[in-house]
Amino acid sequence: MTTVRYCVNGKLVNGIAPTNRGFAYGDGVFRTMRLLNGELQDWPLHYQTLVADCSKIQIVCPSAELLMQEFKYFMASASEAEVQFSILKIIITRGEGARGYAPPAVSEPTRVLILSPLPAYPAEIYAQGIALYTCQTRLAHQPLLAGIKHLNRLENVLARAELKDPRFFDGLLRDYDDHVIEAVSGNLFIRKDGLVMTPVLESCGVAGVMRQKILDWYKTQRQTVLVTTLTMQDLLSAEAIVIVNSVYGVLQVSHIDEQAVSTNHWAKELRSQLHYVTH
Ligand SMILES: C=C(O[C@@H]1C=C(C(=O)O)C=C[C@H]1N)C(=O)O
Repeated sequence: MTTVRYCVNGKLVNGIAPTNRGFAYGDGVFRTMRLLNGELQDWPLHYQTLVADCSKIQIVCPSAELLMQEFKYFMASASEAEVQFSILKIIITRGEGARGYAPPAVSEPTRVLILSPLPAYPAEIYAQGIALYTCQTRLAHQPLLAGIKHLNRLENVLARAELKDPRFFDGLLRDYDDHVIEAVSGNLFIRKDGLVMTPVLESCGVAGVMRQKILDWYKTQRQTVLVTTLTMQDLLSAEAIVIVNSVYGVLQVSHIDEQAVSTNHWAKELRSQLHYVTH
């Protein structure tokens, strides 16, 4: 059984300083990706989003070369099983600082690499789809942080804590205007009236790499994806709904709460078109 292991600033250490701003204030960003047969899946796109997210909160993202150098060092002590099938989470914080919100004029970003076992998803989630629970926790509007995978994920934590019934794979997140935004763990697409749509993430939500891959793929097919506001009624009247992230790929939604929703083979088609290999 592989355990969770981590590397901080290129060293196999047992933790980070309590004065680290990522710990103290959530002052940082992260991305989570699969490691399959020693290859980080979609690394260039994950790095591109790390750079973009860092830039939006005025952190200078470490170079890809440094992160890959530290990743290779980290993996040198990995087991064969870890190299074959793992989840790598990369956290970039603003670094260490004195007490108080003021960002230090100069700071060295902290680079944290965390290796975890791949989740053992049941085959049924790919064969039969998944059920979503409509969370009571709502996403607040903050355009300055919308789309960024920053470390202030308490809304996701509180929403995920609502999922007590094992029938539900994940939760559905709305904002206070009753717009459907995303799943707790990923983004959402629907097909409705022959159109592909995904929630606009200008006020809240996280813009995931798998979401970007799907947007990019449809662009190569010269098919427009409507990035728009979606309501629960849009979902309940959709021809199909999928949730997507870099770990489980693309999953068809079969139920929202107790209600069965229209399903087809869209998720399977997208996994094939994106060459997503279930693990
Ligand atoms: C919360 C993390 O990552 C997010 C959650 C999942 C998941 O629950 O499957 C996968 C990728 C991210 N959207 C994390 O701590 O890695």
